[in-house]
Amino acid sequence: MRKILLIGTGGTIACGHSEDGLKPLLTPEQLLSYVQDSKEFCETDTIQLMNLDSTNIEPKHWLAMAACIEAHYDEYDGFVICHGTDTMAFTAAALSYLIQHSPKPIVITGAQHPIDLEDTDARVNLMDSLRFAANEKAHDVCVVFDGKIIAGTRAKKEHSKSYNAFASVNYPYLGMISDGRVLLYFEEPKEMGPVQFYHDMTASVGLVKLVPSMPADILDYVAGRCDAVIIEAFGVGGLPVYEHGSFFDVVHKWTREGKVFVMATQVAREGSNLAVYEVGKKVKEEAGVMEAYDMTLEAVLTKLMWILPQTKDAGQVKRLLGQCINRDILWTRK
Ligand SMILES: NC(=O)C[C@H](N)C(=O)O
Repeated sequence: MRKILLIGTGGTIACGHSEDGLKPLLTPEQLLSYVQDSKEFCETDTIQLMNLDSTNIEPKHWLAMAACIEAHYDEYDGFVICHGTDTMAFTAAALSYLIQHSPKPIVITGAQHPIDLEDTDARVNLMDSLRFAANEKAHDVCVVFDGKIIAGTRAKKEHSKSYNAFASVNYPYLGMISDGRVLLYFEEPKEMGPVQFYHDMTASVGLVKLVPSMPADILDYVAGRCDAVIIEAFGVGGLPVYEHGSFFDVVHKWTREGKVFVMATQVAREGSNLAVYEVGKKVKEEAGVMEAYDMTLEAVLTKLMWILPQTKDAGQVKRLLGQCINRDILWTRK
């Protein structure tokens, strides 16, 4: 019988009603009591790490989740983390960087409705996640939600209310779980591991989303407070040069001072390519701005949070940012 550790962190799946609105109250032991049939294929222990609405999740919580898995890694065949959906994609990406080459699966799930309601997706999602975590072919960090299996670096919350909340962005789904069967779309690698845990993450990464006519000096505030800034630009990427202020000049000033700037796009799919337009080419070649390419925003943000405690050297940051980890980037692959 496969042994699974169920880790409770909060989210709607664990919510009960309070005078102030829904808030996480249930323990992972209580969550487990709703999926008794899982006893047919796995033995599950539980641990409560926190009980938070995932709006409140920060890098210190990702480090606590990774540390918990590291402490219990040898005792279990797989891990399931119950988590709120709002920042689940950030957590899945962050854990993909903190726990690499894991031959054992780390499955993140949650729900749009609390588990104790009659009309809920919680019981199916939890049952599917336990089933996948107990599957011999499962490995690495992934999200299981609404029957879909998504690489941890590719998940994005695309619906705020519907059960099909998560999509896999710029990458195929890894598989599906249908009528209690795990169907994998990929051949699994023959050799995996050894697992590698990391123990540091910085919160010093900011994000600026461009809107037409935004004042360029907004960047000064963010760059002054953070080691790295992601700019979510329009289309395949570029920086405006307005009569009232040049984003290019502000970014160039900060990259010369050693700040890391990464260009991402606010377009939902297909990613950046600064080499195409005049507004982007110079930004890359002269101002030294790096690119997210096909990485999701959640991946590029948490990847920078993982890289910066290791190095602030621009060349090294660029090299690590372009390195494929848990399927996060295809563009730089040879
Ligand atoms: N569906 C959910 O889990 C939403 C909740 N606010 C959370 O992210 O914790």
